[in-house]
Amino acid sequence: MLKLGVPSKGRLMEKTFDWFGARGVGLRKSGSDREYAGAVDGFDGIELVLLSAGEIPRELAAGNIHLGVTGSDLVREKLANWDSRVAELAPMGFGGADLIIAVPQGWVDVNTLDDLDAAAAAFRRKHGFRLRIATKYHRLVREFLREQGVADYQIVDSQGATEGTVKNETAEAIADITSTGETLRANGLKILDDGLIHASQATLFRGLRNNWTDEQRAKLKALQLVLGI
Ligand SMILES: Nc1ncnc2c1ncn2[C@@H]1O[C@H](COP(=O)(O)OP(=O)(O)OP(=O)(O)O)[C@@H](O)[C@H]1O
Ligand SMILES: O=P(O)(O)OC[C@H]1O[C@H](OP(=O)(O)OP(=O)(O)O)[C@H](O)[C@@H]1O
Repeated sequence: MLKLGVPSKGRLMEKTFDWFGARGVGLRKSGSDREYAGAVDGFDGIELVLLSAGEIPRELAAGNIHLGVTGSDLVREKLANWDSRVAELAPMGFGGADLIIAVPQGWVDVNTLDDLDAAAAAFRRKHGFRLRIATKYHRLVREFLREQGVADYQIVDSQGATEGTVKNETAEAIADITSTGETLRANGLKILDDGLIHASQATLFRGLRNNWTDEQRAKLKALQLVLGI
């Protein structure tokens, strides 16, 4: 059996079912609405596993599932050296969202990462501590800011309602996912001109752990043929 991990709820789950269904592979929840059991119609040898989108990267890397659908942002955030542990088989064209850095609209002189760097140095001199960036994307934000030469900041963890941290004065800037931009606007924040960290979308991945049988490798080839990827 090839184990396929799919997000267990919401839009990502439904659109994943639609994407496979449009290619002749039927995925569905098999139990009651609240039960996380799945079934596959129209293709033998695949087992559907319903999981939290955030856990799918780790399960792929561990070899507990062979294939998985999740956001490209989550794979990069959850796995160090992600591309040595999983491989992208197909971008799926939904679940699009941008991971960005945003600052208060009132910071009229701060529009770029260079401006942020200067503001961060000034902030530290004035307040005696580093400018705080609230995010749940610790790895991606650290890597991005290191590459861009911004150093004088600290990350504060925020697992939800991240845009509210600035008004609540627990952070000066944020890094989060945005799609329509409504939440940023409603919280008086603006995206830095060069503040796009990653443009994410739902993606089908395979794990690269070397624990596959010949039969499983052949099964993946057959599936790729059916899906046209
Ligand atoms: N508007 C949006 N807001 C949040 N995430 C979005 C949005 N649009 C697309 N996504 C993507 O959806 C994925 C997150 O999905 P979800 O919140 O179900 O994951 P999760 O954190 O594992 O959830 P849970 O732990 O509650 O099961 C990410 O890849 C993210 O980029
Ligand atoms: O650009 P927009 O269309 O306004 O969407 C972006 C918002 O949606 C997400 O939050 P979600 O409601 O999924 O909950 P979360 O805060 O737990 O991530 C994300 O974290 C942003 O807050």
